[in-house]
Amino acid sequence: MKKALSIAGSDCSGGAGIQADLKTFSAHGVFGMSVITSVVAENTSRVIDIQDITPDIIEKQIDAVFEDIPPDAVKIGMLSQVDTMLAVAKKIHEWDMTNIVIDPVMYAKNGCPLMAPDSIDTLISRIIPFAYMLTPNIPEAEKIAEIEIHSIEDMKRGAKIIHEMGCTSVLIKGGHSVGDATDVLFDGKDFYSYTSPRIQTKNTHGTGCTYSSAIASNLALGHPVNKAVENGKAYVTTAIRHSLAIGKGHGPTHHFYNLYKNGLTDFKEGI
Ligand SMILES: Nc1ncnc2c1ncn2[C@@H]1O[C@H](COP(=O)(O)OP(=O)(O)OP(=O)(O)O)[C@@H](O)[C@H]1O
Ligand SMILES: Cc1ncc(CO)c(N)n1
Repeated sequence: MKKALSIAGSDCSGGAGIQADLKTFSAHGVFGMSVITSVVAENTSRVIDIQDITPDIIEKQIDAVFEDIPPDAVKIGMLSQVDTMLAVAKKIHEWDMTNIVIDPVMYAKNGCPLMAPDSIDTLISRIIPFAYMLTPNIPEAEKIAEIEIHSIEDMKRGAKIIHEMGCTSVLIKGGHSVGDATDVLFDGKDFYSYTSPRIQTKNTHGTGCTYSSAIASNLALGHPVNKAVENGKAYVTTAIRHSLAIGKGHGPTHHFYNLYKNGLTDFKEGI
């Protein structure tokens, strides 16, 4: 069985963070593991408080996983502080991690900050260069690339700027745009775009976590980059189409075996 690790924050309400990642891994038939970086008291409406896990315990969780069950792919989500980033960067290097998908989480869907603003320089210098794929949404790409993004051409320009920071590929997600939900991938040579019709729903809590974990699952299963994104896009679109009207704010995406099985033909690879 293929194995995937999520290094991310915990969302006690179950829609984003580690919880979304593990549900996504399971739906792909991939064995999921987790290293928790922060415990977030949050729900579909708000973030109440954040307790960051100490760098020492983050490092020890990573050691515990890698000395015993080395993953085939790693998804990295919320890294809220400079010290958290430095601890994770050190372990990426020490364990020579590969197939790393990094979702540079900065805000929850409701606008609450999940990354300290003064850590962006560390994100750029110490984390982004390790990404096999970086998956910023439009506001995150604007902050990292220091440009405004209003069009597909702007997304391409942003992807090129971010690629120069050292990651192998960049996928700018179009969830925050208007019209069709179009994401742009740049692999250093070519651009690829992935489009789905925009689904009219407010229940989009955890879409980015779901997408990056679906891509990591597909990389763990051995798919090349553009196929991993194509499959990941199909998975997240289905999970949004069937998202759940639970909670008072942005409800969560929905993961279940049959959706994936019916939507894609290669599910058997995960078993
Ligand atoms: N309403 C929608 N209809 C269809 N696809 C959507 C919709 N909203 C987002 N998506 C898609 O979902 C994926 C995740 O993108 P998005 O920009 O929402 O991530 P995000 O902002 O990082 O999510 P979050 O921070 O809530 O986890 C992308 O493929 C995007 O195109
Ligand atoms: C823990 C966590 N990670 C990521 C997100 C982004 O959706 C969130 N809301 N919570």
